[in-house]
Amino acid sequence: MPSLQDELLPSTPGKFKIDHRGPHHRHLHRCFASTSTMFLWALFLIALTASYLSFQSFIDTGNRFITTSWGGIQWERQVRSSAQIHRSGGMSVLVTGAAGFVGTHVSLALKKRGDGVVGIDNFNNYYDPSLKKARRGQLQKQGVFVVEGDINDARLLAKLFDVVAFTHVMHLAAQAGVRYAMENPSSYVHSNIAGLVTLLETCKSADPQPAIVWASSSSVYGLNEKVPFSELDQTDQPASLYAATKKAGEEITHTYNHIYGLSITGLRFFTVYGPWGRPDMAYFSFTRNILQGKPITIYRGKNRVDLARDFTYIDDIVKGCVGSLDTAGRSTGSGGKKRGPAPYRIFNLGNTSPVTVPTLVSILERHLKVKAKRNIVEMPGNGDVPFTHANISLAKQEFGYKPTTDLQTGLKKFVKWYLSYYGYNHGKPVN
Ligand SMILES: O=C(O)[C@H]1O[C@H](OP(=O)(O)OP(=O)(O)OC[C@H]2O[C@@H](n3ccc(=O)[nH]c3=O)[C@H](O)[C@@H]2O)[C@H](O)[C@@H](O)[C@H]1O
Repeated sequence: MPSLQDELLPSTPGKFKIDHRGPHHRHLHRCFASTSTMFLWALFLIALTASYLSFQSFIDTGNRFITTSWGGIQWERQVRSSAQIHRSGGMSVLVTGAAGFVGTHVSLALKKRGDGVVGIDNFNNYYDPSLKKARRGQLQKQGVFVVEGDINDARLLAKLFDVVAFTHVMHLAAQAGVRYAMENPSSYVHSNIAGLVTLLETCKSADPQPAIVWASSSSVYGLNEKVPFSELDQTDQPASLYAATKKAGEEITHTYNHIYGLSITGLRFFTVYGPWGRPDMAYFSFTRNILQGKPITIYRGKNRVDLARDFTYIDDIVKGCVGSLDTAGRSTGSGGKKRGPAPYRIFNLGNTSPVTVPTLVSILERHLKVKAKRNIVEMPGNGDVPFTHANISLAKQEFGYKPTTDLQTGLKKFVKWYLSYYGYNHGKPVN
């Protein structure tokens, strides 16, 4: 019968052989042979393992802290330097969604004329984040720092206002896309409702309060049939959750204007397109598919009527954004208290000449020198509206807004950018 000692000790032949090799080995054997010593060794090993594991977890926690995307002296220095104003009477603007399509263009325009600009963007993967990172690269080159963070992060927003007394906020961060709202409804509530409220809460408490210009959407006109769409028209028939969240944004910002004296300007953008655009939009995905020789799906309205959009070129939209910032008027509150009435404005930013989707495709074919494979289907009930058409007289009156780029010219510039950015890797042009 094996003794307890035998059971505890490994009975490898090798071990026992050691015993016969000399006094040192005999000593080792005696040492291991003692049960209490074994127990001590076991305790020692357990303690060693435990301290190793807790050290690892300390390092991990430390890393999480160290690699967090905001905070620290260096970070604050970058924020301050990016917010620096380089012209007399200039503004310091916090641009949300700065790595987005419109955000990038507006940030560059502001920086170019000497305003201070700090960006914030969460770099989500609604579409290829590498395009957003490339846009950030463009911004960095011009000295615009983009903080990686979400507008739902109240601590981050408060910190930014701690570091810089922003005079203006250009709020462009949003969950965009009309049809995607059926796939991922909560992302619209997260960004366009909850994120907006978090931002407004920060702005209302800031001292001084900034003036806010933000992106609403032409989609708020929904099923409106009166053309062209005027800001005075009813907007209570949204056709998509996207439109409903943008409409909600208009009501929410009104509340903050009313209670806290925040200066608010909402811009209803009409299907913005151009270089560095959004890959989820029709003109962009059509270009990619045409070059790859893949079919494109063209939606058609009831009774075979073509869908139409008041496509608006990015440079015109930028002029509208900058004009809105320049004429925004001050917020009147401080420390969360209203001191008097502040401006509340809403403007259409469109092109005033709707073009049908099949015409858009024909223009792309001409610029790409490739024939599209058209697959025409009836518009599914997915939130789309049959047409949009902006009346822009209010924006014209207020800050001289006047779009100057037609779809033909704008798409030429887009295609030139597309080919220079992606090359022909996305497909081989025929011809
Ligand atoms: O003005 C806005 O506020 C919105 O503009 C944009 O929405 P839309 O006007 O719907 O643009 P976009 O998707 O390019 O579809 C254009 C046309 O192509 C048709 N379309 C689309 C896709 C397709 O596969 N086939 C097709 O025919 C489609 O039926 C439509 O008729 C922004 O995406 C949105 O975020 C918001 O800013």
